[in-house]
Amino acid sequence: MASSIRIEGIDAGYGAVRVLEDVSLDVNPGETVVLLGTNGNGKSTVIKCIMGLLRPTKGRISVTIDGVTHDLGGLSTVEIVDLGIALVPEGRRLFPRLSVEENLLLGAFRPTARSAMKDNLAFCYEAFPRLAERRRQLAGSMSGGEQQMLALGRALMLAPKLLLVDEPSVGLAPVLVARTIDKIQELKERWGLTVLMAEQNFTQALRIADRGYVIVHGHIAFEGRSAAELADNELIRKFYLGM
Ligand SMILES: Nc1ncnc2c1ncn2[C@@H]1O[C@H](COP(=O)(O)OP(=O)(O)OP(=O)(O)O)[C@@H](O)[C@H]1O
Repeated sequence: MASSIRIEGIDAGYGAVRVLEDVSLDVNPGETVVLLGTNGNGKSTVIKCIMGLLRPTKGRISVTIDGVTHDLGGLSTVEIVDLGIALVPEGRRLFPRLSVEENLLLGAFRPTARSAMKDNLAFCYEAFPRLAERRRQLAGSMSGGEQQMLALGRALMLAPKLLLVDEPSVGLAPVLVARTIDKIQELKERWGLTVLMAEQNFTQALRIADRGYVIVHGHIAFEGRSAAELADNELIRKFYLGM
């Protein structure tokens, strides 16, 4: 059974600085939803709120996993991970001095994931043959594109139901951005995931999006019921797609 996320009217910020104001967003079962916005508009802050790394001061976040709804308010990040939610963080956050395989195994840090570690490792190597070839190489010595694949693989080691991906395009050459985005969609289909991806590369993100939201100064400025609706919006075409 597929899983979903519901964010209802959250405010959040850092100390006295309010970043998000009245943000509502849904990710329905099996969808790839993109949260689009340029730097500093609050994409990562939304992701941090879902993961319990930052507490909203108002509103509610809930997830439905395999038909059971959980309110995330008050849950720790580890409890949220245990529900079946994995994050591929911005900047990848790998352990550069550990090998590819060690990074993957560290992904399975929760007891539930540990029991399926062998199967999930085999899945990662099958999905990313390059990681299999380089399993003993130090993560920090891999190319940016390979590191992004490793970060994705590490998240999959948790066998998640919901995958959050924060700006996978950062620091990658355009051809690698396209490859990474395609890979996210391929993994989603093969693993039966629901995906929320924050991105500033509108063109690439809209290629795989079922739907999307544009965040501007911490507000949801546009919501598109399809990728085409977002791509057809005149303001989005002008300001973000350069058309
Ligand atoms: N730890 C923090 N303390 C104070 N302000 C922060 C902190 N993290 C982010 N901010 C501020 O919150 C705002 C939103 O940042 P956020 O990282 O959510 O944006 P973003 O859309 O994900 O962009 P980016 O691509 O730069 O990560 C920015 O003005 C940023 O300076």
